[in-house]
Amino acid sequence: MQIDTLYLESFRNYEQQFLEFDPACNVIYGENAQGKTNLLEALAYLSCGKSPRARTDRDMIRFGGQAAVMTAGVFVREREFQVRAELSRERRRKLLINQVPVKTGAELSRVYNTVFFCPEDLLLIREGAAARRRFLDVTLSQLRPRYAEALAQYHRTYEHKTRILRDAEERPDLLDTLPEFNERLVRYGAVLIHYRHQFSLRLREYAALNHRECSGEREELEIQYATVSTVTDPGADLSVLMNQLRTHMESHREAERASRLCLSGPHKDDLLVTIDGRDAKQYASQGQTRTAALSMKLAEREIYKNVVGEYPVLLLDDVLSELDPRRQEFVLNRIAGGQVFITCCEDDRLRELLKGKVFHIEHGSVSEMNT
Ligand SMILES: Nc1ncnc2c1ncn2[C@@H]1O[C@H](COP(=O)(O)OP(=O)(O)OP(=O)(O)O)[C@@H](O)[C@H]1O
Repeated sequence: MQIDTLYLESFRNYEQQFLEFDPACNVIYGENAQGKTNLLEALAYLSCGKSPRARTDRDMIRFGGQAAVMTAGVFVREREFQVRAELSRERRRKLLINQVPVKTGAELSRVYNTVFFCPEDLLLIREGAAARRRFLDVTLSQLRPRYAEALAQYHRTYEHKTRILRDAEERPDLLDTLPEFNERLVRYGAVLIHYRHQFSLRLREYAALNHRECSGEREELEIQYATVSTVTDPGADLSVLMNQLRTHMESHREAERASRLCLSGPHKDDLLVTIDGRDAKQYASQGQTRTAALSMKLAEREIYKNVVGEYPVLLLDDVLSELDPRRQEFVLNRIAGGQVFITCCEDDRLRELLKGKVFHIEHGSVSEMNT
């Protein structure tokens, strides 16, 4: 899959911009705060209806503007597609595939996928469990539309339940509705666990291979999916998972009411990462955690390839300059085969290292350089 063109209007610091990309490699360079990440953000947004960094869609509309437009021309599965998003300060956003409106961002993922990799991802191992859950959620939402739906329903129900627990002191009658919400959490939670388990098995395999190679065969990375304690086998049938989730929730009923928090469910899941048998979060060096995170992100790309049949578009935001030469080389060797967009700063040697198109960005205006 490849993105051939991008048109931006009133998006972030871009007034109006049309770009034609290389099918293999696109290097985007410029000084800080010129609009490099904004460009990758638009490409990521059009692949799933979600920004990797904006809190709301409105954040992406140009300051002082009322609406923004992003349109990508994409070539995938031997066909051409046009993916478009129209954002407005006043109205609901519009998402369109070949001029036909679609309801959810998940539907955009059926056209093309992206793997976005930024310097913060290098902290994936060091951060709390929320970062690793986000990694699972973002990837699986693009890969499996059913996962995206279950996740949205789970979040909605979780918010409702939290509100009930919080307000129950003043309105005890609200507690009568709790069983219904618990049952919904159990149903959607089982779907999340099912997909997370499947994904983690593949992640474990590919990330271990990457880590072994990147560490010069010296280290063993192991990743294990950790979910609700009553779940004995996350690969079990959905009905079994639902029963086990129900048991856990019931045993936490009093504690949830006392703390007024949802204490039971896959919203507390994590990926346990060890290097040579030791907890990476606690014991790994900075270099080791970076290698592990890198291995996980590149594994994500391989998993897409296996599921979808084509490499997703890889968006590397300033990530290579954060890596030492050995890891840079490892990444550069790994990224062949699919389309890649790489941002870097003015003085980066990457421009010479990589073949393809080179774009220079200054104040939200892009010019193509001759290579
Ligand atoms: N909604 C918006 N409207 C207009 N400009 C915006 C908007 N949101 C962000 N910007 C501007 O975009 C610029 C940041 O762009 P971006 O994050 O793409 O920088 P960058 O080139 O990736 O820089 P760095 O190398 O520092 O990461 C800033 O100047 C910021 O003020």
